[in-house]
Amino acid sequence: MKYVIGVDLGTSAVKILLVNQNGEVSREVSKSYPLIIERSGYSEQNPEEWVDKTTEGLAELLEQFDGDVNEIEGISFSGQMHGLVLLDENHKVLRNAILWNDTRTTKQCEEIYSVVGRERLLEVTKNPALEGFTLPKILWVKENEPQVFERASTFLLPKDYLRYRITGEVQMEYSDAAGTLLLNVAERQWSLEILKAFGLSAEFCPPLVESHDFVGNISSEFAKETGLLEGTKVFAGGADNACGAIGSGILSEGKSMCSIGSSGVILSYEERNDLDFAGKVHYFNHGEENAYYTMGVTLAAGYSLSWFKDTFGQQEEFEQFLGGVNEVPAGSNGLLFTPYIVGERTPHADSAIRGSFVGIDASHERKHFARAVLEGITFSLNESIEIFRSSGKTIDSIISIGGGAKNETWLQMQADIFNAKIEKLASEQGPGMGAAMLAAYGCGWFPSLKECAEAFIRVSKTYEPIQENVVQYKKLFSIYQNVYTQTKTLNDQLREFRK
Ligand SMILES: Nc1ncnc2c1ncn2[C@@H]1O[C@H](COP(=O)(O)OP(=O)(O)O)[C@@H](O)[C@H]1O
Ligand SMILES: O=C(CO)[C@@H](O)[C@H](O)COP(=O)(O)O
Repeated sequence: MKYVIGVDLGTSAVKILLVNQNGEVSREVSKSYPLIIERSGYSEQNPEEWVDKTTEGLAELLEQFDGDVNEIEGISFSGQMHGLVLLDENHKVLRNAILWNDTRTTKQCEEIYSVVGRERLLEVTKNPALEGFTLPKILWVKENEPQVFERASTFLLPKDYLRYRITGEVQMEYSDAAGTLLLNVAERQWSLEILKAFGLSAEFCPPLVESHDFVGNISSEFAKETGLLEGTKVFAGGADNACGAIGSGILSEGKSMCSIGSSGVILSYEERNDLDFAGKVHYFNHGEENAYYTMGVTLAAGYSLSWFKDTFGQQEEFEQFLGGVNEVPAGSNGLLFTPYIVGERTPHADSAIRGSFVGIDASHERKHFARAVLEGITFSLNESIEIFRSSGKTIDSIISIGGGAKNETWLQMQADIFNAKIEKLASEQGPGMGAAMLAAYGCGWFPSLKECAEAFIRVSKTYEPIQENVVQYKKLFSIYQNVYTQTKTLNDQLREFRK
């Protein structure tokens, strides 16, 4: 039997899948790492931790593997998007990575609009200036840490840095480069116009490769540390949402995905690169050559739930913590939650808004709060679904992936709130599976990613909307939508008290 490895460098953990030629996950290892939050709005990680945890995880995976290591043909990567890893001329990391959910860069986003203009930025990059994207982070370091920036010679995104440490080759692939605000998304090349506008040279950007490209071999040192064979083929990989889409078979028009990881994403495949969504949704290059996708993003989806659990039930596993939520009726007995704990992206690009519980009643127990958190996250994702539906898309069936897809009650809730059929796959690890598929396709196991998807992806369960709940949630959703406007001014006033 032949195998490939898919590594998903997520925000909460690195998840490693060993996948066989039938698309079955033979072994799975996960190693978590923390966020470094020095102050409100900041979110960083140490890139060395990604390398250490991936090395440890691969070594553990190889230890459990009872086959012949020669049969592991290739490895590829999926990674949290947008995070800035600044490197000096010797490719040494200059500071902690500033992550996608770090919102310190509102001023730099305003600067981008004033220098390039919103319309032109949308024409070139297809996306608005959002705090989470990479260019604002580069400008923040330039302005606030000039002594660090002076030494910067290039930059990478999280999984591209990890891959560099495994192969010694510096590259970035299109699906992740699309989230930097430096790529001309339709022309698939670095935008010299935008680089020049901010005093950045073309050499600052790494060479671009395709997601399925063979980009190098595993170094002897990495082979020694993990048990993999030196020379195992390495394929570039993709942004976690592009890989999630590949791993869910979102490879043709009309298919949609819901991913609940630390962030939450509603994603739709696009063949064309010339549509105009006026910046309401993100519009990026797919991991499939010459394809695209659009998506709406909830900044703190799974992260709202893990924050709630860590704060009010740290010792418990998710299964235990969420044990009572199915006893609580739809609507959590009048308790509403907005998941804006680190700000929001879609539909409110607002780094200052914060979350709320509205309607707390003396009868509410922890299980009501827990269900309200799940409902609030799902309402936020429904705002993205509404944008897609109002642009003319039909969304009646959605593949659900990510850590959030582990919970049955949450999957049924997605069906009820989205009023669509929800499909759960044999593995909820969509991005890791997508990375494995890129390696399988890169190794030549299949003539196309679509054929690989047909062989690898299996729906394990479907959830149909329950009409009684659909009606309840429709009413609650319009109340939920009001909470943003009703709490905006209050949150602005509270800003000075945040640490
Ligand atoms: N058993 C579970 N039930 C419900 N949600 C879960 C469960 N396990 C993890 N999660 C959620 O999934 C999130 C992590 O998902 P994952 O896809 O691994 O994220 P990332 O790629 O950002 O690291 C957690 O923040 C948590 O909210
Ligand atoms: O910022 C985005 C997409 O624009 C996030 O979706 C990140 O890519 C992080 O993903 P997860 O860790 O939640 O998978």
